[in-house]
Amino acid sequence: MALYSTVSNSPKLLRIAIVGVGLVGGEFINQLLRFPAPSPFRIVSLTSTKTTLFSPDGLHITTSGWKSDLTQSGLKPDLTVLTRELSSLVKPGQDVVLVDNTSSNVVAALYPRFLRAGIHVITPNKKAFSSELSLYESILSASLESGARFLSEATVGAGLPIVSTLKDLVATGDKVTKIEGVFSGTMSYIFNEFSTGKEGGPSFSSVVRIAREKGYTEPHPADDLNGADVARKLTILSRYIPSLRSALQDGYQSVHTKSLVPAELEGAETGDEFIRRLPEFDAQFDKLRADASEENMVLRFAGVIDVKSGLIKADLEKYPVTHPFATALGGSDNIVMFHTERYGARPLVVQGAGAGAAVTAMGVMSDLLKLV
Ligand SMILES: NC(=O)C1=CN([C@@H]2O[C@H](COP(=O)(O)OP(=O)(O)OC[C@H]3O[C@@H](n4cnc5c(N)ncnc54)[C@H](OP(=O)(O)O)[C@@H]3O)[C@@H](O)[C@H]2O)C=CC1
Ligand SMILES: N[C@@H](CC=O)C(=O)O
Ligand code: NA
Repeated sequence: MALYSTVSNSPKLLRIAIVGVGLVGGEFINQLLRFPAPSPFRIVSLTSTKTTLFSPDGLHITTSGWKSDLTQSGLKPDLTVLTRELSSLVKPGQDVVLVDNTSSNVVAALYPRFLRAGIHVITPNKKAFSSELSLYESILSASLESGARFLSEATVGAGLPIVSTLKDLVATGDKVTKIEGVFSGTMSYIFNEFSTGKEGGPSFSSVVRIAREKGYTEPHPADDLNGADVARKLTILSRYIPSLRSALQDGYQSVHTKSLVPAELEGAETGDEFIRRLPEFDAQFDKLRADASEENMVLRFAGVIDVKSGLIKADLEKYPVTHPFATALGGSDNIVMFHTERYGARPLVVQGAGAGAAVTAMGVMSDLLKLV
């Protein structure tokens, strides 16, 4: 309540254009529409791949009606037109924010243009900061040039304060020596359910299907199972560490990454096809599980950034059944351990749900609140 009243007293008005209205975007819109009055937020635009809505003074939408309003709109999406329209709304005391809830490279490539026009960008989309260094650098310089902010807490660990924690450690002069953890909600859920250290258990394909149904996976679940999602998160984090900032010129593709996608499924075009065919490969995952449990170990997909050696890797590892990755994690939990000079032998640890619409939208919302 105290937080809301602080916000309510703010005279600042924020106009918000939302691109991407799927699982995360839809939940974000609903959280925004439920924000207590008087709200400083005006949703001026909604955009999907098919249609768009725009009104400079704010759309008159409701939680139960926005979806059909958008579907029935006769306006086709055009991000160039949107940039122009939004630029004209940037005025002193009246900020404009583009919230990108897609996983699109095309939208991510437009961030420098939005930022240069003075439009803040908030996103859970990992593409921009985990791709080639040139895009990352042009986002930073566009933001510096105009003063518009780029905020992306939800790109790592959804709503968990992982990006902000790392930024604070670095900005206050601590030296990060290593970051390690379980960075994927999907991989966490899959292996928490699949590999418990006991013999047998559910099939690999069935737990992957459930992870998708729970909204943890990327739009295409292969982007989780091939390790790319974790590699992207490690790239994003490493770019906040001064000595590693320029290490990954080509982005996440330079991270040593173990893929769990069977070679035969690499060409699966849709998530549905991927899920349908995955049971054909259950036996090979059963064998990995059996080998681990024979040694009293569990399987966990972990990531590490070793600052000193420069090693950045995402891999399927075996851990003793007594290890925190085996005992402390449940559901889609992420756990991230920051080893730093100040924290010494006992790392700073952040843990909790790292995927799912509600917690991801909350991460986006928390970035929005940083602007008011
Ligand atoms: N799910 C989770 O737990 C987490 C997700 N994220 C990130 O959140 C983002 C959204 O994920 P999620 O909601 O699950 O994805 P969805 O597939 O459910 O939604 C994506 C939305 O983006 C729209 N879209 C895609 N490309 C474009 C484009 N070029 N122009 C306009 N709209 C576009 C789609 O339009 P249409 O409706 O027409 O298909 C859809 O509305 C992703 O970047 C993901 O990595 C981050 C942390 C956690
Ligand atoms: N697919 C991702 C979603 C959050 O980034 C995950 O499983 O962690
Ligand atoms: Na986060």
